Amino acid sequence: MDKLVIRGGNRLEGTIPISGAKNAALTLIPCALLTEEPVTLRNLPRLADIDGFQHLMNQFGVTTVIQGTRPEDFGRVMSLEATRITSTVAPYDLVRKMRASILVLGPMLARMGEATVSMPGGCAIGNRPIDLHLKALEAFGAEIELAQGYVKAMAPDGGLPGGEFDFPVVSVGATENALMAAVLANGTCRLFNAAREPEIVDLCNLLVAMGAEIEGIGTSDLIVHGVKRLHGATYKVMADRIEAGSYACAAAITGGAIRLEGAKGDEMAATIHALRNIGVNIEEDAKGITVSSNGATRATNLTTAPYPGLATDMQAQLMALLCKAEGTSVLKETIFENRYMHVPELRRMGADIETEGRTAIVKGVERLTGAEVMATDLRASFSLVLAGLAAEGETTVRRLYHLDRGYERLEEKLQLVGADIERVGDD
Ligand SMILES: CC(=O)N[C@H]1[C@@H](OP(=O)(O)OP(=O)(O)OC[C@H]2O[C@@H](n3ccc(=O)[nH]c3=O)[C@H](O)[C@@H]2O)O[C@H](CO)[C@@H](O)[C@@H]1O
Ligand SMILES: C=C(OP(=O)(O)O)C(=O)O
Repeated sequence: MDKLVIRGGNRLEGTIPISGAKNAALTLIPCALLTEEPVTLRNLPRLADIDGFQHLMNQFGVTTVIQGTRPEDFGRVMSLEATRITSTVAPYDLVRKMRASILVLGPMLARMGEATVSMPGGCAIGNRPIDLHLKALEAFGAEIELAQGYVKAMAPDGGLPGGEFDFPVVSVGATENALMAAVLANGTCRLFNAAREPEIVDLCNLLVAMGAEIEGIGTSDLIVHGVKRLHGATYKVMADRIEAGSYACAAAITGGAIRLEGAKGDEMAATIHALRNIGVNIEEDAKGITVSSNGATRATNLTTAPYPGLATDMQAQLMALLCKAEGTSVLKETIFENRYMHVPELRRMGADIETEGRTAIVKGVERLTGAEVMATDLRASFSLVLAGLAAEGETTVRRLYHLDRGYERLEEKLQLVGADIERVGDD
């Protein structure tokens, strides 16, 4: 298996193009199940998760065509056509590799009146139950059965009648599933305390472009008036705010200056606020953001929260940055119960971090040193890359399949700004 070898210490400078958002793409792709007409998505990132989702869609009989962008270009165009759905079952083998497969449940139920999806298991960052996905669908009139590790959802003849659901906990995925089920309901569906992440807005915008009727887009109360049918659409996937935030940390931890082309400052306001508190300079304009630092970073306290709060998907990267900041920082992870898997690895590189439950106390150290490390999830892996970029000596990061799920051409992008990083085959 491949590994990344990083020789730390280079000041990163230049421009990084920001890719389409993984977490938006993973909810836009299943929208193709909602119509017989083609849905064309532009600016799709080249990621293992997107390939996995394409495979899953093919399994349902959806034809997918990747249109000709050159391999050297970032972003792809994929047309998906679900003229005839030949299977309503998402098997364990595909779902286990990609949790987001659960997002086919809502649209498949809406279009076909039934859907059977393997229950996704827990993962490194926590249990990640799907009870709220199922309760929301039940509230709209679906019948749910659980058997042999699969969830089977069925709509009454003629479709979902509609209803209301008040989320007891904000859930991005459950909001997405509920929205995709609601758009073809016979009546009106109301969602209260829904997630408001920019990726949800992206989903709503595509659904509206396909003919859906949704009120309250961008707020936590959404009203969906079901329509008889949806039509095809062409849509550009939003920029990846987590990828942009991750590279912003790379500029900061190396005392560098990076232009993040295509990043949208307003969608990552909490990350920008945190970076400014740490002493990082950020300039925002209509086409991107520019991040620079003289290397003099200071401690800050951070708490993750649903949007517009600080994204849990930025916690590990900001923690890596704080490892070298002056003073003591306190981090609180409120979204996932087990999202500090990077801590022991960062410690092996010289970081001074203590954790107690959901709290981490990070005391800034003068220097980090290169080491052989590996992480068990996507953002944790990126935090190790960050530490490697700032460390003295060589760092080797293993288990690259995590990074390949979520960072398009990671090492190429870092090389563009002067990082000494290469992917090599394992010996
Ligand atoms: C593909 C995708 O978009 N993934 C993102 C999505 O994951 P995902 O959609 O899985 O995360 P959720 O927003 O659903 O999870 C938030 C919290 O709700 C809990 N919960 C969720 C569903 C449920 O049915 N029951 C329940 O209790 C979870 O365990 C967690 O504690 O949002 C997370 C939170 O911003 C991000 O970290 C992930 O990157
Ligand atoms: C946790 C993440 O993704 P997923 O929900 O796909 O595991 C992430 O993007 O950081």
